[in-house]
Amino acid sequence: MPLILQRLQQATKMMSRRKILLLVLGCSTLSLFIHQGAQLSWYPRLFPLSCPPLQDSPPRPKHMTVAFLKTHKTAGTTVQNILFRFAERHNLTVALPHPSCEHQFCYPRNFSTHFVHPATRPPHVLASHLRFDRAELERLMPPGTVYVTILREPAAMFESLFSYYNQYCPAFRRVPNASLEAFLREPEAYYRAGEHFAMFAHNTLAYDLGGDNERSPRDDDAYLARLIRQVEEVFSLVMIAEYFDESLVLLRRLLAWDLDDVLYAKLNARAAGSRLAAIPAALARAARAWNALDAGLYDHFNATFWRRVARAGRACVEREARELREARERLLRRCFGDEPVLRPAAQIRTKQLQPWQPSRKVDIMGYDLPSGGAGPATEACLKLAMPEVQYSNYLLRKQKRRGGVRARPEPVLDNPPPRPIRMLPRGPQGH
Ligand SMILES: Nc1ncnc2c1ncn2[C@@H]1O[C@H](COP(=O)(O)OS(=O)(=O)O)[C@@H](OP(=O)(O)O)[C@H]1O
Repeated sequence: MPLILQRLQQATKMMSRRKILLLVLGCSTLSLFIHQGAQLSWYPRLFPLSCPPLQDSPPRPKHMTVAFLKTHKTAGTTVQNILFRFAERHNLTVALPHPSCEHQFCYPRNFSTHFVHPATRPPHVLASHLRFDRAELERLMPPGTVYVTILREPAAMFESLFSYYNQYCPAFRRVPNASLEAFLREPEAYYRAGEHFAMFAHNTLAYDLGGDNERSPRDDDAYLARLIRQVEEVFSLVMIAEYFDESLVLLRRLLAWDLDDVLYAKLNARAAGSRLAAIPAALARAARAWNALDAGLYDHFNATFWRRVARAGRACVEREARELREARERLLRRCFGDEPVLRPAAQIRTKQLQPWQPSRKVDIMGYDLPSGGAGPATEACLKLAMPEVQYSNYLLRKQKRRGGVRARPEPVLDNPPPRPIRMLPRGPQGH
């Protein structure tokens, strides 16, 4: 017998049976702990070991019919641009407004299929401003269309509305020194329900969603609950502007799109000098109180949004949002130079990239192509930063050509709507 085995035999004899039993028990407990470790609840829940892959396997086909309700001042132009580019890449038809509605579906009137240019029907994608009307949209969009929309925190949204529409909305124009604080101190002194563009000054989200923006949840909270139910019945996803990248992750998962399909450049942002750096707490409270219906909608759908993120796996969503941000930064550098910056319209030489300016007091920023920008990526880069008005006009021309509509005269609407805001003439010193 080898020496080592003889020594072992001697050692075993020296140990009591009780000690051997304890040793065996200890080893089994350690082994059980090691093997079960991966399923112990704290670790996997915080850091899931595997997220669903970016590509589904087996892959679901990309969903091709989408109606996006573009609410006002909620990052909707950026989402619209994502959808327009997706539609072009996949040769899809985009519903576009009749020319007398300009680039909006005759907002603020209730949406009607009559507002849709015939050369853009039947559509796969719809993403221009409109006031929601379920029956009319269902008449236009094919069955199986996925409806999505986006909301923004009401105080930030109201500050943006107040600044952007200051010259156009009479309720805002009446306020001395264009002071948001003065308006919110006594909104009833300036606001007249029912007058032109009043919806930009009171519960704009509720109005855009087809609701009655004059209702107050304080007097009638059943109305808010009803409106929420109606929105939930139709919209498969309500995105949240404050969590834009996480929203896009949920969108791309819902539609089985690739991460590349939701890359974007931020559009329609005001310059730092045209906005409040921070909204003081008292002002934010007043904005939420005045827009209580919007605040109720936002609070509800913000909570729903996070429940949805939790269902998808928060760490997975965050990881994908990080990947999206990194890919987006690479794309912006490739398109707009090593240090891509948002610049005021006056500094943008490429005409197709100059954003519309609402007034001389508000600067809307955009990107420009580097000088002499040419090459295969230029067309894609141009579209990435193309503002809403130029992109809508471009798509309408393209789709009319495709449908052979060019030679036919434009049909005329029976009851043309008031001219939408973005087509009002600019001041002589406008950009
Ligand atoms: N990606 C992303 N994330 C967060 N916020 C974003 C994003 N893209 C645009 N924005 C901000 O959205 C505001 C413009 O909204 P819209 O494009 O919906 O405006 S409009 O109604 O079409 O005129 C505008 O807000 P303000 O700058 O406060 O006016 C933009 O800065």
